[in-house]
Amino acid sequence: MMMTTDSADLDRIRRDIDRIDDRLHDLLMERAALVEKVAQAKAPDVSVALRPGREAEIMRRLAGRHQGRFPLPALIRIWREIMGALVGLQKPFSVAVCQPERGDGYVELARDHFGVVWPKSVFSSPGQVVRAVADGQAAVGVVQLPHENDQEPWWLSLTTGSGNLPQVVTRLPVLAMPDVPGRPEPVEAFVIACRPHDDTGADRTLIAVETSPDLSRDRLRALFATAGLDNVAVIATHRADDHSLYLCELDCFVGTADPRLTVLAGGKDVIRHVRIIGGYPLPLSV
Ligand SMILES: C=C(O[C@@H]1C=C(C(=O)O)C=C[C@H]1O)C(=O)O
Repeated sequence: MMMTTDSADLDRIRRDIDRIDDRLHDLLMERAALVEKVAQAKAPDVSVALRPGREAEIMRRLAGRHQGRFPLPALIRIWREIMGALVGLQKPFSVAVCQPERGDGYVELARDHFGVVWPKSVFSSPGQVVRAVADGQAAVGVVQLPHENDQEPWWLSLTTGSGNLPQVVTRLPVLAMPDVPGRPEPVEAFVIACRPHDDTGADRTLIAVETSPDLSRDRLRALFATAGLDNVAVIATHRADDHSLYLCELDCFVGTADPRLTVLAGGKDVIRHVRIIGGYPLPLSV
């Protein structure tokens, strides 16, 4: 039997909702004050306040305790807006987005992740985004995932040079939606920033490897395996006359001081240079 709610009950429920809204609002204001305190505690020379690993851990923790009727994608979106809004309380924050064609969806993807507050500048080529982040004009950049037949393989510019080179720190979207027939292909991108990627316990790492020109992918995989790095995926290649460059993705966190990199770099005279160009926490799924 359906229970009916009389109008006095309805008024009471609405007052309860108002009370909850006030509490949520108070907590948001309190959270902002705490993030400001974190900012004061951080070393003044930290160039980017953003900590993608910490943010991913917060999202995973909340997704893990989530129950009831509130949809998970909405929860994630609200927390993305909160964390996006607060990261700029620490240091000026802005986002450079590569959107080669109007309506590609990368600006929306950037807004879904970093929120509505901070300015976004749009560029038509990924190289311009890499430069904007390297020069400090933007705190972060959003660029297409590399593919084998890219006209402008932007990841090459993260492999050479020293100093404050941007690195990949996040893969977007951070919530992977299930494949549904008829749903458009999801727009995906990497976030780059001038900071290393974090170890969250569930990550992937991107490594660029320069080899002699004739090295095959199978041979490269074998050299990774010898170094103790299994399950390597080659996601893009660049061939020059006198060398090849492979962009490889590993199923785990690898930091710059990892001894397996030293073994890999010693690889049988055919590996000339190995460089981590970032990585990202594994996305959540519904
Ligand atoms: C608060 C911090 O800084 C930023 C803001 C965060 C937040 O709003 O929770 C989380 C990570 C950082 O991107 C922090 O470093 O912990």
